[in-house]
Amino acid sequence: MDRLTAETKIKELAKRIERHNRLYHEEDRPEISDQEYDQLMRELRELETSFPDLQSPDSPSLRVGGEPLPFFEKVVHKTPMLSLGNAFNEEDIRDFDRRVRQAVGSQAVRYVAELKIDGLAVSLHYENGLFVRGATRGDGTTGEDITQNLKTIRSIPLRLTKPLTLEVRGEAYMSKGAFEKLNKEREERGEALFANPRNSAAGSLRQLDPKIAASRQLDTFIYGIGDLQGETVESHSEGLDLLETLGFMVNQERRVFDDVDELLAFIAGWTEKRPHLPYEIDGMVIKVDSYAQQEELGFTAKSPRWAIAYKFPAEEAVTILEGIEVSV
Ligand SMILES: CC(C)(CNC(=O)c1ccc(Oc2ccccc2)cc1)c1ccc2c(N)nc(N)nc2n1
Repeated sequence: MDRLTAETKIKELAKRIERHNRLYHEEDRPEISDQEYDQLMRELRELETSFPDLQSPDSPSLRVGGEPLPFFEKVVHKTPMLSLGNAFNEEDIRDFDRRVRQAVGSQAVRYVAELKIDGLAVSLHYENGLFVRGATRGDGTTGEDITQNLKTIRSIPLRLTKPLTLEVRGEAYMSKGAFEKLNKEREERGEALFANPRNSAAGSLRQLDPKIAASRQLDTFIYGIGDLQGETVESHSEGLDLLETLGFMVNQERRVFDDVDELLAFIAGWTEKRPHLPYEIDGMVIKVDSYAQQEELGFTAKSPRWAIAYKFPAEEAVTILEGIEVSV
């Protein structure tokens, strides 16, 4: 096959595969069987192997994972991935609010409250709208390059809706359902079980063979912008809306509050609703919304003064022993 025909065929196959992906994953109405889908993917990968320079950086073939890596390269994050101070009760949150209001003077303060997903923190780097590198948090400054594994996560866009250069951070996680299914399969194969969805997400992304990550149902929620070129946003909530329009998964349960009592009521609500979520959360994150006020508040050695994590009390592991409920 000559190069021009290959190029046309690759483009046509990629378009068909992406359409079937959308039908299967987003509209839940597949038109072809898994075998027919696999055949399309095989044809695309064969052509890309024969003409490697014709593989586009957002080719759907990247979702199935390539060859295993000998080791992970180190990546220095463009901006550090900071940690969060902790709050354990209402008083801690009121103290945080008092510290914020003291620093910003008489200005009104708006907070954004977000769920704190119990997964693996990752940083994603995009150049001119293309996903070029992804890394674990590591020590906050240097992480491990797990780009090949992250490319297998469908909710991570390989190409943004705008050709922007930016670095974002978020959480890679495994839903409770995917976790139960994975452990059931492992049990049937006599393999060791994962302790919780967080460990299975972390374990999946730390595999040198990307086909393993591709076989695990991983997902992401993006929660922050580390570096952004070519656009300006004035607040964190505006930044999250921009991330959504760019194609990222941003958690829908985020809310803005101008009053700390309503914020506290929202948090109390999630303490009850948490077991009914399809994924695990270990707390809530509260952030000052205005970037100007974030600037005024600044950072301690390792975390921002304008954000805090409220940690839910450890869920009582309740075991039913012969019908008697005991809390451990
Ligand atoms: C707020 C931040 C710490 C991210 N932000 C940063 O890491 C960060 C990093 C450099 C920044 O600016 C600097 C730039 C250069 C040098 C130093 C700081 C600003 C924010 C954070 C951490 C964990 C989160 C989590 N698990 N869930 C949610 N929902 N949100 C979270 N948010």
